[in-house]
Amino acid sequence: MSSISDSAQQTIPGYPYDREALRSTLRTLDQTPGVSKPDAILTVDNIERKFGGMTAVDVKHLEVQRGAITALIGPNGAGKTTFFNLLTGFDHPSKTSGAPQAQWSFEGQSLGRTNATKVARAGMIRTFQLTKALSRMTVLENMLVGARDQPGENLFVGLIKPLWIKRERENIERAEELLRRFKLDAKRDDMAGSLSGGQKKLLEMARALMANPSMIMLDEPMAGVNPALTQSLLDHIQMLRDEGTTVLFVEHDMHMVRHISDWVVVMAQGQLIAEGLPEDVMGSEAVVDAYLGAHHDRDLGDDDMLTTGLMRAIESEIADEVAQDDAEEAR
Ligand SMILES: Nc1ncnc2c1ncn2[C@@H]1O[C@H](COP(=O)(O)OP(=O)(O)OP(=O)(O)O)[C@@H](O)[C@H]1O
Repeated sequence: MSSISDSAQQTIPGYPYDREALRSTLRTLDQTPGVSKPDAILTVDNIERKFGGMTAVDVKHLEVQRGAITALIGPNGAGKTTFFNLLTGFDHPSKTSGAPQAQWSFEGQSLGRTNATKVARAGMIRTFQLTKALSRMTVLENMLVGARDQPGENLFVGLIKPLWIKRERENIERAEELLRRFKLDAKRDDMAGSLSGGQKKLLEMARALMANPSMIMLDEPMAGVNPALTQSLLDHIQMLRDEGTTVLFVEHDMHMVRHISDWVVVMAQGQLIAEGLPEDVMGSEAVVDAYLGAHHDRDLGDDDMLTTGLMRAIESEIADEVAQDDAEEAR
């Protein structure tokens, strides 16, 4: 692991709201997997998850910079979702005898072995690859499920009616404000099941914000979103960062990754193989190789989402295969 330069540790003017200041700080870091960050909100050590004999995740060290948008990319089956599940308490690391103990901390609070509810209470909220909007509840009811302070959760508040009513009113006001922001206010009383795929993604993001998270983790926010809503989602994610929320997201849409991320972390076969600035990491040979090694499993239907460099590499490999097939047929 490399150390950070002195300049990176100095106070950053306007931070975390000034993207350029944040980026110029990130530019001073060594672009090696596991590099220390000037102000890490999340620090992960020795997380390993095996399924039978297969190691799905084996991350030795990772730090996520506070206030930045960090993209976690990697080919299909790289372990990204499993890693999200582990960090957020929806899954637990495997115990391997003799291996160093898995630990991770968020805002300095240790989260190892913590359940999903406690992780969410600590301020780290996630969304899912397949949206988990509760379809037989209204849009507003979905939002209220996301509130961190449900009146019924606190015995004291739950017992005293005026407090209970006040808390509920505050939650509804916040939900309505977020629905307006995500342009879902007209759908407030509709069943969530009637929303389009993109609207459900927006609802899930809005619901995650009900808990006022310090970090939001988005699992493939662009999957299934039609182009009309793409820009809106991108704007929302950038707005969150500009307001000081740390964003960590998994995405296959490389245009999105390049467009909005401040930092990119690459996983392949469970391990971190690269991290750095988007423009540097996404053209790197190691990353292109990782995708090429796995692209046969990819749904090539979303090829237009890949970076040009990656596209060219994949196209050339496919062209080689076609040429070989043609040559064999001709023999
Ligand atoms: N519950 C499970 N049981 C067995 N194997 C699993 C389980 N969950 C994940 N895996 C395996 O672990 C590996 C990592 O899967 P994971 O879904 O985390 O990858 P990913 O990078 O998120 O992939 P994608 O981009 O396709 O969503 C894969 O080989 C997958 O088949």
